[in-house]
Amino acid sequence: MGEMFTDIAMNNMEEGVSPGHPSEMNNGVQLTFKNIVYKVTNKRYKKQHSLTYKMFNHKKMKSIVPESEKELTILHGVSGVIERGELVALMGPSGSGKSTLLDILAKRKSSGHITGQLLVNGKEIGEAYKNYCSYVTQEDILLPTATVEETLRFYADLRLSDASDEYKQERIRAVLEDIGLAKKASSKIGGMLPGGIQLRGLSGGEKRRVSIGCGLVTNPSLIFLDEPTSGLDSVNALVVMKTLMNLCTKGVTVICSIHQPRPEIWRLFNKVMVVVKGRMIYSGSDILSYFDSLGFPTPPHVNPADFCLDAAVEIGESSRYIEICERWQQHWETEVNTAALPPVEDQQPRRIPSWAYQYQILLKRAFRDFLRNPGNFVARTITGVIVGLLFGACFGGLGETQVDIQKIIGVIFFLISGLNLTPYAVISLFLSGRALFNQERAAKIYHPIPYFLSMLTVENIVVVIIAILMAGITYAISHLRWSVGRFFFSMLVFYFVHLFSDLCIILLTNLTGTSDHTFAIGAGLSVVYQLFAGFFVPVQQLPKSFAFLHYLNPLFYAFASLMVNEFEDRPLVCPPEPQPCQYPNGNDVIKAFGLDNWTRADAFGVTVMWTVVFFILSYLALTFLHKEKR
Ligand SMILES: Nc1ncnc2c1ncn2[C@@H]1O[C@H](COP(=O)(O)OP(=O)(O)OP(=O)(O)O)[C@@H](O)[C@H]1O
Repeated sequence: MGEMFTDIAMNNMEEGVSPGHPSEMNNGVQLTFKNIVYKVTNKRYKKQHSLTYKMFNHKKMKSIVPESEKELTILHGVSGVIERGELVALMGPSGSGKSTLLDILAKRKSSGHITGQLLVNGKEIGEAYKNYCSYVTQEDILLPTATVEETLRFYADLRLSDASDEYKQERIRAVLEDIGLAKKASSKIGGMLPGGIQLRGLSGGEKRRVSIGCGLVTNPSLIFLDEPTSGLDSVNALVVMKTLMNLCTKGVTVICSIHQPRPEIWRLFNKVMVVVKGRMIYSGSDILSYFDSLGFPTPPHVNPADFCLDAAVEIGESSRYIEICERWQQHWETEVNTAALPPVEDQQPRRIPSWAYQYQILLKRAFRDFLRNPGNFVARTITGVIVGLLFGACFGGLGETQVDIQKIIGVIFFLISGLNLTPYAVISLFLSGRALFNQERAAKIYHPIPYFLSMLTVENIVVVIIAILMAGITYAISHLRWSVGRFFFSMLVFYFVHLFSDLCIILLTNLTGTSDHTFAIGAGLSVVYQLFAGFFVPVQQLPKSFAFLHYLNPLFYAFASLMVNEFEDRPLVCPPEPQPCQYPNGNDVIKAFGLDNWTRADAFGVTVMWTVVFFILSYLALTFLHKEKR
């Protein structure tokens, strides 16, 4: 394996992959991990001791999960050392604990109980450890509308917030060369846009290299990659691995979990670590001889990686498993003596930029994305204008006669219903945004609050435009109550109706995580909201058993404030006598709908409160639900 390393490095240079800039070269570090134990709560045990279980399954309790299995041990004292500039493959059967170990080495595990030591050049360095490493996930969740350079710039702005603009530019240029994408710096990432449009962009292998590049912006010494070649064809997989190996030649240490690499990729690795059922059974550069010594000789004409994996599975299932693990442990403790490199200088953990700065960077990206994918906004705006015009055409030039009163109430109700339904168009937008957010949040590059606010700032602009266009056009053509103050008040209410409806859909999207469920629940909710808004059945006529429902209905308060705004103290025209006059004054209309206890300000105040409630709930759902699982 070792000799191949140099050959391929030379090949890379000949093929034009940049050897990098000496000024940017990383000194590299040695990583030692000792006796890593990872335990998690056994969910079955926890469930068994829950109150409901105790109540309903009391008799079965003892026989299921014993006290000794209160915790599950995922990693049982794993140790190893990775030298500066090594390309290391972390292998093992599925479920053996590779990803868990990788997460722990990258300090990304926030759940469970971890013990053991992580040493950089033989020294424990606490939180500053994160300055040295970066982690590349298996999926390439990138913003399709951004270019390669903008994607790297986003990471540079957030990760190197203290650095000068020139330094960031220089880093981006170096990274582009490292990942072999200097010529594609201005190409869009591409992929499926929310709503289903396919944007042409980079190939799968190039996207993987951009993901790697995002991790390289900080010039890390250690790079952890979770299955960097999964999902790639063999050519792209080799290009990605050569990119990584090229980094190793500069002293960067690369550790990746990998399943069954083809022989060309296998030969690139300097070291293989094999984990079986949470225990290390081998770590070194001559695994085939070691397995031979254990009684697993390599058959001829076989992919060595396939053979190693098969042998690892066999070892895991054999009665010699514990003996083999102990043999390796003893070998590690007694025979593996690596000299630590000179200790690294003390460093402060990287400074986290302020929320205001994060908001500014996120807002810039959100705006750019909005401008480059305007389809959703255009469709919603055109729909809003057409609906406004149609409303106007149906209810044009309303006056103050008894016949017009019903029409005015109809216009008010159907406008708030229309604005309540418009946000369904943004479900895919929120869902795709959240996938990106989850990925970036796991990398801890920003806090959820600036993200949520930047996302809502852009959405809010759309909300204002649609609400004003749709309601404004209808208001003017239908000729609702003609006074500047009342016009602006009603526009404000319509805006809030659209805003809380938007937030309600964001909440449902974040609660359910799927568009189907959001549609199903949202449609039901909208019907209930509209039914109990006070238009179809005035509040006082609702059956007592569920009359309270209108209090939980934000549309009711919007409807109430608009009705009071429209009719309070408004003289109405009665038909000539002896015909009866149902509503001689607007106050009679308000009373007939059971809204005489409300002032427009009070009802509007509750509408705003509902908006705040939806705002808080949707933020909490975004932050605490459907996180990235690891
Ligand atoms: N928080 C947790 N709670 C319960 N079990 C867990 C937890 N984390 C990991 N495990 C279990 O630990 C084992 C190792 O998981 P891990 O994902 O590290 O395996 P892996 O080797 O990466 O598998 P694969 O190759 O399939 O990705 C699995 O059986 C997994 O279910």
